[in-house]
Amino acid sequence: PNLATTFLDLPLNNPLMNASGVWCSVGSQLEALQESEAGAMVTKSCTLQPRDGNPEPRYRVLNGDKPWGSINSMGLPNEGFAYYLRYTERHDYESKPLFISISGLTLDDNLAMIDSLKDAVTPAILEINLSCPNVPGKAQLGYDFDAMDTLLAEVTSGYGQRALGVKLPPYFDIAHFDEAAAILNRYPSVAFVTCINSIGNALAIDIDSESVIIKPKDGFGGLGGDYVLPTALANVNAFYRRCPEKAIIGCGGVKSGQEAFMHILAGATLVQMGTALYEEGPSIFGRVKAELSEIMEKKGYSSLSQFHGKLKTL
Ligand SMILES: O=C(O)c1[nH]c(=O)[nH]c(=O)c1I
Repeated sequence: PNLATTFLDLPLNNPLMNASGVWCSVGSQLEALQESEAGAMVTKSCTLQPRDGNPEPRYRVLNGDKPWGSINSMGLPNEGFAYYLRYTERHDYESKPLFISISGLTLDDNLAMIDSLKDAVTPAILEINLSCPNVPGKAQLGYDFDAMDTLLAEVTSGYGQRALGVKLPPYFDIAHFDEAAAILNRYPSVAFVTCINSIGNALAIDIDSESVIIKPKDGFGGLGGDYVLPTALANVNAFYRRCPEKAIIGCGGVKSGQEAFMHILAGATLVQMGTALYEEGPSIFGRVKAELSEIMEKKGYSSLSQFHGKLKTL
């Protein structure tokens, strides 16, 4: 079977990539992704200035030897926009496409980063994070529809209508799928939608210590891993159905070829891995590629297009 695909007219060897924030904050990690079998890669969401982020412990896998996922409240630690802009200038675009994720603390910061990116004329693809759940005092833009609309109006014009994408939080109500999609569809230059970010503000408890397990925000943090797969699939399919002109990138609960296949069936063109990559490292891309290929072989599919978005209903 052939795992090749295209995204915004760029050829990819396969649809697998990292989720922003995982294995992509510093040069050594970015180089490891560059060398890995990932079909594409994205940088850690960045702010205009470098940030230390929240106090540790701020990432944990959940519940013992067979973890079902992770909880994190990193707090947007990153090396600052200039660092990642420099990486976009030394990335090997022949080997795989690069996405750059930004998550400005203010609209002006987002516009400043976008302005520099536009002037840099880089092949890197912009993914704007509207869904960081862990910056104390900052509500997620993806849950404030007016603010999201305003931001997209400013950002798309600031970026000169160049193709860009948004990283969305999970929604849990059909009316919210409808409203979010209606906003996105008003911006043709929003060429893709990445669903989902972590399920925000979950709480993990350790019964031996009778305590929460991460330090920031009294233990509240974003949930990832197996726990979020059905919600991730729902958001991928909901936006796939509502935004026929846009590509969907699936993220959430992918740890093997099985979940990658489900995301593609639900409408994802590319598939991101977060928690599983954090735990296994970049060798995961070779493993999941082989597993996805084996599933396609068994089903008689020779290309992704034969089942992409072809989820059946009853
Ligand atoms: O805490 C983080 O840094 C973080 N953590 C997440 O789970 N999603 C995000 O978008 C971010 I910016």
